Amino acid sequence: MLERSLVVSAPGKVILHGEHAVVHGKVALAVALDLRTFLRLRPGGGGSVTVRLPGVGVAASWDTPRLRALRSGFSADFDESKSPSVEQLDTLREFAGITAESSAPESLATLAFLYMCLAISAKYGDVPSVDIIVWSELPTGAGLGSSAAYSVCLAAALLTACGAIACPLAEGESTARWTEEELSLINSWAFQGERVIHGNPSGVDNAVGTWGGALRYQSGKITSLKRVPTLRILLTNTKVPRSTKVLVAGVKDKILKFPAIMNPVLDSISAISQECQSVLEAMPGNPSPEYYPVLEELFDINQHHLNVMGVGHPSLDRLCHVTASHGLHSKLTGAGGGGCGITLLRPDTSPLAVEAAKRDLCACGFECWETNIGAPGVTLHSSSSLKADVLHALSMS
Ligand SMILES: Nc1ncnc2c1ncn2[C@@H]1O[C@H](COP(=O)(O)OP(=O)(O)OP(=O)(O)O)[C@@H](O)[C@H]1O
Ligand SMILES: C[C@@](O)(CCO)CC(=O)[O-]
Ligand SMILES: [Mg+2]
Repeated sequence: MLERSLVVSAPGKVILHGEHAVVHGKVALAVALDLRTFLRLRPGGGGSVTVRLPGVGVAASWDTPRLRALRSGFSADFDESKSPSVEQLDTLREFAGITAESSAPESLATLAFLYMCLAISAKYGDVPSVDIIVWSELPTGAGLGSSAAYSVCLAAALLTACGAIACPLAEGESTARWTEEELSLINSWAFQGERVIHGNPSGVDNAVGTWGGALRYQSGKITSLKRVPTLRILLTNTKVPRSTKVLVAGVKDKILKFPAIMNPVLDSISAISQECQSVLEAMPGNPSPEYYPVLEELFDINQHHLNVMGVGHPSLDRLCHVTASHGLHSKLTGAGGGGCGITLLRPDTSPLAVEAAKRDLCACGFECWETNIGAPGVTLHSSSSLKADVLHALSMS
């Protein structure tokens, strides 16, 4: 059992192309964002598991003997390759006082925590007596993979606390990462966390949270993009709340209702991802404007497809309309239904045009900022390497 405190972080993500289609086996392209979720785990002496999730208003504590008793009540084994069963989740809901219908952020976050804590400790040892706090730079439920960053942090911290993976941070180092094999284990458990939160995730978000960088993802097959040019992307949060779980379920219903109509749309999205990958891999590091018309057209086509699939929203239409009036092209990112959109900025887009677009987007009540993409995946940190705001949020300053 771990004797020292640890801090882990995982990035959010932006899906360039392939959201929703990827749930149905099609190709997605996704990149890690420079906004991260941080988790501090401290070994607790008091025989309890304490969790604080200020982003979703959770502060809870359970005695380890109660958790042990709860865990031993499950007949099925826990494993990183097994989905949480309906019976397990019902039992955990009842234990935590969560109603069956609740998809409130705090309910899903608590349920994912309990499932991962019990499942990981059942497979690798005893329920650890720990004190956990999670804080995020990511907006929750806005399409930037906050659920995956949370699940990846939980998996990495709990696996380390149970001794299933090493604690690779050497004395004097500011950050460290795990081996490929350990990252695969983190990713598999994070996927189970995503299953608790999403219902039927594709796994793309937790893969980006685990490995970072820029990935192509299809049916569990993860490939790093050979080369990613410096892309300037404007991210806009419409602040319209939505649930990935509900949107993913809605798309499934539409496909079942109109298979002959929807399947070609999914195939077309997959082709867009592949075309985009070819263009990105052909672009030099600092690309000239000639590559952009194709990338822009792919954004436009995909945005229409996503509307056809029923995951658009008037706020996203507005976002696209406002940026188009400045000659810029946008699409939703993540599950849609509100949340965030991305706008491609060309190397020759003038700073004045970007400022004007931002001003008009803010006037709609949206929040927008320029991002850097291709951030590192799940990372272990020494406390001395953390920025003051992170230290403060994790109650370490
Ligand atoms: N900082 C956090 N602390 C605890 N739970 C979190 C945190 N961030 C996200 N979550 C959990 O993830 C859920 C949001 O996940 P959801 O998949 O709906 O949105 P997202 O991951 O932000 O967007 P997308 O899946 O489209 O990328 C919240 O309801 C909550 O349960
Ligand atoms: C909508 C979706 O494709 C992406 C959410 O970020 C769901 C998933 O892939 O699990
Ligand atoms: Mg999510």
